[in-house]
Amino acid sequence: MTQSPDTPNRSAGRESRRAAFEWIRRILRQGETLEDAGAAIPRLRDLQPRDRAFARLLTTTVLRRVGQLDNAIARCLDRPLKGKLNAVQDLLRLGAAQVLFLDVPAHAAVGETVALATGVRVGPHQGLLNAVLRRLVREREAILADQDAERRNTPRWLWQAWCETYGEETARAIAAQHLQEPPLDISVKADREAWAERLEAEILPTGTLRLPPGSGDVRRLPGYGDGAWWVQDAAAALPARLLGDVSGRHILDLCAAPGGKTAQLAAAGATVLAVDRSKQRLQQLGENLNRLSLAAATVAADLTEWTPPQPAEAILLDAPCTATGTLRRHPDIARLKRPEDVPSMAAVQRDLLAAAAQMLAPGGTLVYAVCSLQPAEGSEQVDVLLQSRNDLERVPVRPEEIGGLSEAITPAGDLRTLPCHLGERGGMDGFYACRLHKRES
Ligand SMILES: C[S@@+](CC[C@H](N)C(=O)[O-])C[C@H]1O[C@@H](n2cnc3c(N)ncnc32)[C@H](O)[C@@H]1O
Repeated sequence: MTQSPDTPNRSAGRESRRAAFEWIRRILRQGETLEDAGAAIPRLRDLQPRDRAFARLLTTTVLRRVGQLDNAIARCLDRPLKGKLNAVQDLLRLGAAQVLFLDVPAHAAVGETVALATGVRVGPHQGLLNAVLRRLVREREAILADQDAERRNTPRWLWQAWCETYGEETARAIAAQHLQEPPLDISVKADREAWAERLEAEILPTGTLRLPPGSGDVRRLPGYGDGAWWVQDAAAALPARLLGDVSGRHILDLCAAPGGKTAQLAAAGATVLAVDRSKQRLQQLGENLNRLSLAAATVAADLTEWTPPQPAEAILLDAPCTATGTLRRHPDIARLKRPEDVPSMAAVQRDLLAAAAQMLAPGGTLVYAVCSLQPAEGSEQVDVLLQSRNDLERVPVRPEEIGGLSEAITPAGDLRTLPCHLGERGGMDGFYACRLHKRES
């Protein structure tokens, strides 16, 4: 299963690989996120869009496949590389990703990776790089046939947690989606069919417009500059829908930035008060809404210390989380998150959910959402809340509210999308959402 990059010419290709090498190291060795690390690499900005896309594909392929890459490299070494040779290991990962998973000619994958060694001060190891990569070219088919790709590329703690929660077959289907570049998903303000035709997009049963992976720079697509649509994963578009018809209603959008769901609510005719503690992210929300010619009032505040002007009739709380449901789009997360992040996020979510429940008016609806696959951040939060308050009750999600996606509704009636849902059409992010109603008295 190789991917065909739009391969740049030789000198641009070398610059793309150099940028990818730096990108990989910032993420895997310094713990930076894919987006932050990318923004901090000046040579990446200087590349042409096609070459930048190649650098990104190299980087995300290493992140998606690092378990298989390390195993394949280890098979070609007599003994493991010493810790201080981690730059050699990362160069090998970069070269092996091209040999094993990208449709790059073998001579370019090997030659260009070896050539990079001098520039990154591991010149004396060129012989080793050359020997390992050439052996990978020769033994590619046999090595790949002998690897359990889904399991090898999934951190052990996540694999175990998903097997426990969803069963091994589903854990494997989830992990399989993480190996693919994801499609581009779009939410439109209006005229869905017309935009689908113009963008040559498929319309998913949930209403999202879907373009194939590698659709290029979104800012160059028709309608972006005119603010006709915004990028939003199909699953991310579902929680706000659980508030029903919001036209003319006042909605409290908690943890709102950068505003994907605020845009959805405003486009559906709601009057939105968007609250987030990050001023910088709220500024981004403002810019996003401006482009879309949509409006929302904003408040920069920590929810645990803030009270709304009056109790709210409808609340969406899209809480911060480990984001383990978004590994298709953010493969760095698999490499950066640790098991201990789950309980620490769960503690934050518990306080935010308790605060949101307090803001709700009698008769009102609260939707709690996270893009995590871990139950401790999803259904277990709701269980804790319902144990401590008897004025709240679940209102089960109905399949017709989410485009007939009945496999994404739990026995308790919550929304639980998995990356393998709509798998044959490119999958979707893993979102959890629960709808709660506050009794009148
Ligand atoms: C998952 S993101 C929200 C995404 C957003 N709803 C959207 O659809 O684009 C979580 C947000 O929660 C905010 N946040 C985290 N802790 C918070 C707190 N104590 N009070 C308010 N906002 C908080 C973060 O700044 C972040 O923007």
